[in-house]
Amino acid sequence: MKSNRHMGNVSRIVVKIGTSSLMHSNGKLNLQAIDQLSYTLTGLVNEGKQVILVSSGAIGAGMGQLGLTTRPEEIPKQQALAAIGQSELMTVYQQRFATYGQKISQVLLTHDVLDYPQSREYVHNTIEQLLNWGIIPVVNENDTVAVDELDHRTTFGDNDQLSAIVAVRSHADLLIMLSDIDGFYTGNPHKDRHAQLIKELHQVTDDSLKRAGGAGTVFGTGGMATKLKAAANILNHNQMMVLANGANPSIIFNIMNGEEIGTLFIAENNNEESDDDRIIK
Ligand SMILES: Nc1ncnc2c1ncn2[C@@H]1O[C@H](COP(=O)(O)OP(=O)(O)O)[C@@H](O)[C@H]1O
Ligand SMILES: N[C@@H](CCC(=O)OP(=O)(O)O)C(=O)O
Repeated sequence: MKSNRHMGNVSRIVVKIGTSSLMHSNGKLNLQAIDQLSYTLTGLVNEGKQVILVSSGAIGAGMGQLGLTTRPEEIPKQQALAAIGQSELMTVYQQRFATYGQKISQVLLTHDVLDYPQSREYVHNTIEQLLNWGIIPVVNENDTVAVDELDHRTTFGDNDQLSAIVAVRSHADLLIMLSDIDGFYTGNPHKDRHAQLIKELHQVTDDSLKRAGGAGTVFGTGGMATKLKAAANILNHNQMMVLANGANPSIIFNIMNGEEIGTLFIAENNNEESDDDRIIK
């Protein structure tokens, strides 16, 4: 594929992988995808890049462990499944990354932790230290801690937006979002056979939000809508995001080579710093 995107200056990358890319449709973990992801991210660290992985899959892995084929609606059941699946997921990641000599760590977050300045600073310091040590933080939402107190804004179940928040807060150069689809289309390709891939988007408008439908599989949660909200956050901070197919996570190497893959979300004035950026820095 033609190489015409400029990724040469990208040194800090957040990669988000969705459940649908980590699981087979029969409920088993997709070990090949996890292995390829571990190999690829280790390759990037070996090149001197800093990598944060935001991985979904806890509830899906928990469902697989218990042999459930449909996601229960009750929140405590989903939380319990996340508790079961998260440890399985980390065990597999730990094994696969270790094969390539890469150390990883687990960082479980809730939105409110990132909203409060004090706890946000603690998280920031931890992630910075891990990256300085060359260790990949593996981030997921802390699904067992869904608090309903009024002064908490803990929400449950959306890693698309969490990955954008992590990318913004850590001043990442690029967010790569891997899903079960090649990118953002003019309509849901599973329902609209005329849907066309949008290669580049500078702005998330009401029209683009109308084109974004729900999840494609029993495992996916937010569908395209939460990915677009994540992209809007990234664009507001003058950062870049690529939405691509995670069937073969080594596609990340092609993205880093500047190949025209998936949908690139990039502000038209990408080289200029936004006011917001200057305030946060
Ligand atoms: N405009 C669109 N372009 C691409 N995919 C769309 C669109 N609207 C809805 N979708 C659906 O969103 C799905 C991806 O979201 P989701 O199932 O939540 O995946 P993940 O587990 O990777 O987060 C696609 O498989 C597709 O069915
Ligand atoms: N925290 C949840 C994932 C929630 C989520 O956003 O899932 P997905 O749409 O597959 O990225 C889990 O690990 O199962």
